[in-house]
Amino acid sequence: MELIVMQLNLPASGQSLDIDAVMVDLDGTMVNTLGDFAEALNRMLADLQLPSIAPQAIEHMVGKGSENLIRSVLKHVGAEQAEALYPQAWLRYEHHYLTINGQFADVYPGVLQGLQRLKDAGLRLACLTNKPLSFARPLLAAKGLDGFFDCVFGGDSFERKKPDPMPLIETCKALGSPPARTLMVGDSSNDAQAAHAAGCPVVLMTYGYNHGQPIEAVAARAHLDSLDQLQHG
Ligand SMILES: O=C(O)COP(=O)(O)O
Ligand SMILES: [Mg+2]
Repeated sequence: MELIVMQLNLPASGQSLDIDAVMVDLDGTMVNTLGDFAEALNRMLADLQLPSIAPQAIEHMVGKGSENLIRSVLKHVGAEQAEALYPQAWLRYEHHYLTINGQFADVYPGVLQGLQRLKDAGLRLACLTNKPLSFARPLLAAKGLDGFFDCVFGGDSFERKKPDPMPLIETCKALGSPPARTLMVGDSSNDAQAAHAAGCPVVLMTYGYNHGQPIEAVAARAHLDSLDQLQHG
């Protein structure tokens, strides 16, 4: 397989990076899905006759997959016997999420331009999210983002999720690119931790969800306000 090497200029640091491929996170990096999460979770809570939850509270719980999100929400609203309720909660959540998927979500400014620029440079691109694959694929399609990716992997595609390095290592294999030459673009310490452990360089977006913590405190090659700040030189 021919590998295309791109020298990526990182804003602010003045550094550049040689890469062959890019893995891009979904929630909080490409799409602001907080509205979708809030809608699906509140419909689930209504079905279970539990109190509703505010979007601001949900933001801190996003990033470690849907199972973790539902468990955190049940705990937050004070559900009794949350573990026993979980299977039913998951089924209601899945139903509602797939019904509204993308309707309360927006692509962040600069994402389309940024992805196009990476694609035009000849880089292979993967979407790597902790979202279930059955949620991720229709969302990418609904937002016109599916055409950019050579492969798409979700939180249920591998045995373990980010922050474990396994999904990144497997995605690098699928892309045919060694980890050290495969850039991870994410929005949370989850992405950064996985990238560091996998041996991948990482850049972080400043506008996403970082478990309620300031993202600038998380070590990365760069912290970007827009995906189109990634330039090749
Ligand atoms: O569903 C989640 O937890 C969020 O997933 P992502 O940030 O890895 O795209
Ligand atoms: Mg994310």
